[in-house]
Amino acid sequence: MEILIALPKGRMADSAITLFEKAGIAENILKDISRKLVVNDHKNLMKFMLVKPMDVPTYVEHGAADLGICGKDILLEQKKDCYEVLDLKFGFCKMVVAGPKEAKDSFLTNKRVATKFPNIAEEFFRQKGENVEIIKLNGSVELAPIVGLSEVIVDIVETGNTLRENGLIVIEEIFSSSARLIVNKASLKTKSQRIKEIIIKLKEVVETFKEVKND
Ligand SMILES: Nc1ncnc2c1ncn2[C@@H]1O[C@H](COP(=O)(O)OP(=O)(O)OP(=O)(O)O)[C@@H](O)[C@H]1O
Ligand SMILES: O=P(O)(O)OC[C@H]1O[C@H](OP(=O)(O)OP(=O)(O)O)[C@H](O)[C@@H]1O
Repeated sequence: MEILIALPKGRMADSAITLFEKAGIAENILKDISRKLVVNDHKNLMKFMLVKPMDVPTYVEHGAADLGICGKDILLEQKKDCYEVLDLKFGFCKMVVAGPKEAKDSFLTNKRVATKFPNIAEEFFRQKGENVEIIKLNGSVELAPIVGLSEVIVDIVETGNTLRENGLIVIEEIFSSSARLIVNKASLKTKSQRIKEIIIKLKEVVETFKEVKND
């Protein structure tokens, strides 16, 4: 029975592919995936597809993929109906509120918040009882406070370089994120044995090589 796996394009791709190869449950994905969006590993009865990170939970929820890898940030933003089964210990970053240093001690009620993560931002400020206007962007979020589109942002920080280079600071941390393995709910029943084997093998690699490189 073939297992379909949705891997994230972009910065997590190499670590995700390396993880499967190290686990010995897939071969030559890296070689082939640079050319194609779908790679068949006939020997191991697996099919890998490369999709935008934000689309991974959609493929898994609908069963177009049995398994997927994406950041915890995306899972918290989308709250799709699938199981999160393993912390893969790469893709570490933090979700933060950031802005110019003047924004640090000011009350954010009635302020504007630019973000790629509107649901996370909305919930965070609602729980704090601060009424803000969320402005959804698709990238380069650090630009928003610089040009007056918003007072603050909710975005991902890893090294802090992007914030620093744009004169912004972290105002508050919301949560820490890393890559997660997710599973389609029906697949876990219908392909139970193979999926459990894959989870166990990946877990072994994660525990042995806590530092799967992420660049
Ligand atoms: N600077 C970062 N450092 C580490 N991990 C990051 C960083 N930015 C994002 N991530 C993690 O990697 C995941 C995928 O990020 P990536 O930038 O490849 O995709 P994306 O944000 O959808 O990019 P794009 O829209 O440019 O394709 C994020 O969901 C997050 O978990
Ligand atoms: O703390 P750092 O190491 O500087 O990383 C943080 C930056 O990385 C991500 O952006 P990405 O590169 O995905 O580009 P984007 O603006 O298109 O989202 C994130 O949105 C920050 O802008």
